[in-house]
Parts: sequence; structure tokens; C-alpha cells
Amino acid sequence: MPDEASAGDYAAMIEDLRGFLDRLSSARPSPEAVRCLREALTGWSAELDRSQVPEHDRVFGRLAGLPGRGQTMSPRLEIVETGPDGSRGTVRFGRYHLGRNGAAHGGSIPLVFDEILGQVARVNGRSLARTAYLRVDYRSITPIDRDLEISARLVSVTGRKYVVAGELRDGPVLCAEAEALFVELRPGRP
Ligand SMILES: CCCCCCCCCCCCCCCC(=O)SCCNC(=O)CCNC(=O)[C@H](O)C(C)(C)COP(=O)(O)OP(=O)(O)OC[C@H]1O[C@@H](n2cnc3c(N)ncnc32)[C@H](O)[C@@H]1OP(=O)(O)O
Repeated sequence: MPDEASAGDYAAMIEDLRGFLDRLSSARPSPEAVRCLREALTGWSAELDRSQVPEHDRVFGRLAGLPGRGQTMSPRLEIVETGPDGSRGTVRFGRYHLGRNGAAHGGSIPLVFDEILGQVARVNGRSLARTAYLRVDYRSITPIDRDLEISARLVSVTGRKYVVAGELRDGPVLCAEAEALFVELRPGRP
């Protein structure tokens, strides 16, 4: 893990990357701008080629205190309260997550449910638990570019099985709800 000072820089870089992806997805760049961006990206990749590491040493997605654990794959999730029975937070779908007509892409919504529901299972699980199923019901469109409320609650624990349910709301509007089963891995199972 990076030290405290570089963790701050890393966090800021991840936020910059989110901003870049939002701008990229809503841009119509000129051929000259595309050439310029490609050149910059080639330089960034060459820089990162110098610091590739195995999975267990990577930083991306492993900074528990940061929104979204310091990764950009799923929308920006910020947990504001967590406990053994559940958690709640805010999530923001950016322009990068746009499906059509102002609604977030349907595939980006399970991503964020897997995160928050999985964290509740993990708080409860003695060891790592994996998603066995994740069901999402889309109740109303999920708007982008504003903070939405998201919550998860533990429904039941049966042996190694944890059922967790979640809701995504835009104020009084229920955008989506989810239910997932997490199964705690047997010892020695990768
Ligand atoms: C250091 C930095 C930290 C940073 C901070 C970390 C924070 C961390 C937060 C992470 C938050 C993200 C969390 C994402 C988590 C994933 O997304 S994991 C990736 C997606 N999931 C997978 O790849 C799982 C693939 N499947 C499997 O590996 C296996 O099928 C499973 C799920 C582990 C189950 O296998 P198994 O242990 O052999 O289980 P098995 O004995 O078959 O079944 C056990 C029980 O579960 C039931 N079951 C199993 N599957 C199902 C199913 N699909 N439907 C219904 N029942 C089922 C069985 O019927 C059985 O029930 P009982 O007979 O006991 O009543």
C-alpha cells in the first residue's frame, strides 16, 4: 500500500481519472484533439509499464477508506454509515455511466450493488464471501450527475450463506432494488 502522503496523491489521481472518463464520454473531439490525447495516453501507459505488480501488491480498489475503494470500474460509492446489519451511503453515476436519455446504464447499477452488498456480507463473514447471485429490479430510471442514496441491509445468515438486500433512491423515488446471496468460501478455496 502507498504511504499516507502518496495515498492522498493516488486518491486525487483516481478522482482525476473519473473526471477524465466523464469528459471523454461526453466529448466529440476533433481529429487533432484525438491525436493529442492518444499521444498523452501512450506516455501514461509507458509510465505504468514500469510499475506493474502481481494482484496482491496492487493499489487499485484496495484503499478501503476511499470512495469506491480507490477504483473507477464502478460508480463513485461513498459509505457514510456501516455496521453489522447494514450500511448506507451515496453514489454518483457520472456521464461515463450514461446509458440513454439521461438514465444510467443498466449494467452499471449491479456493479455498485455488488460493492455495497458485498461489503455488508464481508463485515459479517468470517472469511471472504463471493457473490453467488445478484438480482436487480429497475423500478425507475437512475439519473446521472447527482448524488443518490444507496443502502444495504443483512436479511439472513444461514451457515455460510448471507442474503443481503439493497435500495437505490433519488430522494423519494425508488430507482432500483437488489438482493444478493454471498457464500463464504470454504477454507483453502481460492
Ligand atoms: C486489503 C484491501 C481491502 C479493500 C476492501 C475490501 C472490501 C471488500 C468489498 C468487496 C465488495 C465486492 C464484493 C464482490 C464479490 C464478488 O463479486 S465475487 C465475484 C463474483 N462471484 C463469483 O465469481 C463466484 C463464483 N461462484 C463460486 O465461486 C461458487 O459457486 C460459490 C458462490 C463460492 C459457492 O460455491 P461453494 O462454496 O462450493 O458452495 P456450495 O457448497 O455449492 O453451496 C453452498 C450453499 O449455497 C447455495 N448456493 C450456491 N450458489 C447458489 C446460487 N447461485 N443460488 C442459490 N443458492 C446458491 C447452495 O445451494 C448451498 O446451499 P445449502 O445447501 O448449504 O443450503
